[in-house]
Amino acid sequence: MIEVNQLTKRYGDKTAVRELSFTVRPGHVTGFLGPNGAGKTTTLRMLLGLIEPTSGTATISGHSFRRHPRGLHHVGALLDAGDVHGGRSARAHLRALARSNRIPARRVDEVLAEAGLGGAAAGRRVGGYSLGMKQRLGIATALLGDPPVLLFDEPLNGLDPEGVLWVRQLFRKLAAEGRTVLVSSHLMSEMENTADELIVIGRGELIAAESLAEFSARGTAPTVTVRTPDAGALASALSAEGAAVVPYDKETLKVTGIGSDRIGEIAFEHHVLLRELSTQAASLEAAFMELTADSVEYLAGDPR
Ligand SMILES: Nc1ncnc2c1ncn2[C@@H]1O[C@H](COP(=O)(O)OP(=O)(O)OP(=O)(O)O)[C@@H](O)[C@H]1O
Repeated sequence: MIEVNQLTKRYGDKTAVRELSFTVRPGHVTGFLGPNGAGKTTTLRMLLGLIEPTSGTATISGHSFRRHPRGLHHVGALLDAGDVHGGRSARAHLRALARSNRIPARRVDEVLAEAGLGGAAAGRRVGGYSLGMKQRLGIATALLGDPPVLLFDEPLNGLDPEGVLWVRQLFRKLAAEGRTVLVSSHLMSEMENTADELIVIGRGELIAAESLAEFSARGTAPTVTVRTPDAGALASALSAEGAAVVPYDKETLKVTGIGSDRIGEIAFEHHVLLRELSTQAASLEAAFMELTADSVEYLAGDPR
């Protein structure tokens, strides 16, 4: 269990995290989402005791990391995959960590295999690794102490599609084992098939803490595309039923607030011929962008 309570971090007059409170429960993959600069990394670093909060608390399994350091058995984390000595092999890197954390050496080969870095790859210098391989090594490092709590900062960065699939399955397995798994990302599309719980922040503040299902429900309503040679007549009939109708081109309407079945009935009642009637599901990415629009630090084309 991770508990963040009224957590604040200020750098001079810049507030990176402001009175942030949320709970991350075991048995779930929780996505920690927010646009660039939202304060995700700062929060994770405070959870790990790497930086001191200005005020508030961040605890893992009931205690602050700094006061009760239990190393890799307590919490595993991937913060910056590039932050590894490039001259060492993955195996040597993990062996050194295992030794200093009193972890048996056989665990090194277990996590290397789990991360897809077994065989020859384990003996190669990390400096020659691709970003995706470094991410795999970072994940292997987080798993080394078999911890009940795992934190991953942007773990999908640099992974190929096969790697993304592997990470998703691994996170689900870790959660099914009853662990607490917190995964940060600035992309909803990455979390859509990865997380089942979400914490969304923007400009250091909490925007939403809910399940993915709840988040989907609050999303943009589905849109129905209707194509007909009588677009004007159908638009009036649909508007009279309370639908929101936006003309797309001469023959096409985009309709929200009313389902495709009812649109078909109304068209039938008004003797309007339909050439297309299709529903586009609400996009989570659109809902996320809508929700965080006010907290994006730098918008494309924004002269700020
Ligand atoms: N050491 C620091 N000194 C000053 N400002 C900082 C420092 N660290 C972070 N910040 C600022 O705090 C804010 C939050 O940064 P943080 O890296 O936590 O965001 P993030 O959500 O992880 O974003 P990203 O996805 O871009 O990494 C940003 O505006 C950042 O510039």
